[in-house]
Amino acid sequence: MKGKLILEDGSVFTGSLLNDAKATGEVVFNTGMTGYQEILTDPSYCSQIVTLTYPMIGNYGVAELFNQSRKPFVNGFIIGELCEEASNWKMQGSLREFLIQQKIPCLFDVDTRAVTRKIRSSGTLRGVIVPDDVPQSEIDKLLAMPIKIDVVQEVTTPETYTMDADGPTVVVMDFGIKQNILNSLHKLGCNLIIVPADTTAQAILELNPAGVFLSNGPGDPKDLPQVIENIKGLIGKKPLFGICLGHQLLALALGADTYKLKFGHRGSNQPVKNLATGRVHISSQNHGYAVAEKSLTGLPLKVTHIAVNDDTVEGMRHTELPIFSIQYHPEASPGPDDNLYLFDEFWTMLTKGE
Ligand SMILES: NC(=O)CC[C@H](N)C(=O)O
Repeated sequence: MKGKLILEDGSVFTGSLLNDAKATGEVVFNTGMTGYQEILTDPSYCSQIVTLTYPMIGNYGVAELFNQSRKPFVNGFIIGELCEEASNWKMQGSLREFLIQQKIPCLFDVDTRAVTRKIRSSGTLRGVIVPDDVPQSEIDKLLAMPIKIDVVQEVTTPETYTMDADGPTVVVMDFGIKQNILNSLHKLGCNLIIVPADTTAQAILELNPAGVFLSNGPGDPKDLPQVIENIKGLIGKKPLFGICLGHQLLALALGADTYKLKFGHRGSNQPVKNLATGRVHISSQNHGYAVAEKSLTGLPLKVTHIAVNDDTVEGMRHTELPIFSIQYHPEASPGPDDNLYLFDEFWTMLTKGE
């Protein structure tokens, strides 16, 4: 079936449609060469339409172990060539089957680099994926639908659960956590208690953890004022480590500000500079918002990492308390392992309290 992507500025990109479903959402691009299944199942993409710049997608199939959460949360998927002959010793199925089973509207045979160039020049745009014969009046209606803001509520765990281990207890505030963050903390030896996003500071402190982890997640951090209040109640009481949305929420709780980037950072080879060592690490990233560097002035916070491409803040640390956070994804999945050292830094805080 023929289908098309229509952006809010009127641009149209045609392709073939898998699944006779319509999708709406913010259209974002990811430049990773691999990692399509991790991207599909990363809750941080909830309610977005993701386009991949790499031209052939699906060539190593799909496998349970690549899933980053219980199900895919993207609203739509746009790719170039959908590879039909996958090969990988770990694979359990094809990407085509996965997209059909999971009912993800997918437009393929698209010039995704043209879509990306458009977004890069105009900034992130809303878009819709529809079958070719849908009338303009319906497209206009879809484009006018309000963007969902309660996305964290949709992806967070409904119930508290645990991943037991012998080491220090860490409460994980789940705003849409990726499985490999949990695995990375668990592998260190952390005894994990994963709690829903709206858990209060008091309920967390009653669990008497050695530290609290603030997870990644979808949407604008400013849409979560109650969560920010809860985080304020943890500051100075426990060591804190935040990743991505967790980093942005921590910044807001400490009095700093966040803003929306023109088109975000999404890919598996984004260079980040560690200002303490001067070393550049290659990182996996997926964010549309960032912490405003100027807003840290006068606060007990210092920038620890910056993006080499645009000098935006990629990490910060409290100058007096055991609190730090990172904008990118040290757990990779997909992406390189350069940044696993950050989990070791959290381990030091948990075990030495500094
Ligand atoms: N991966 C994330 O946690 C993303 C954080 C936030 N939703 C952003 O787009 O900036």
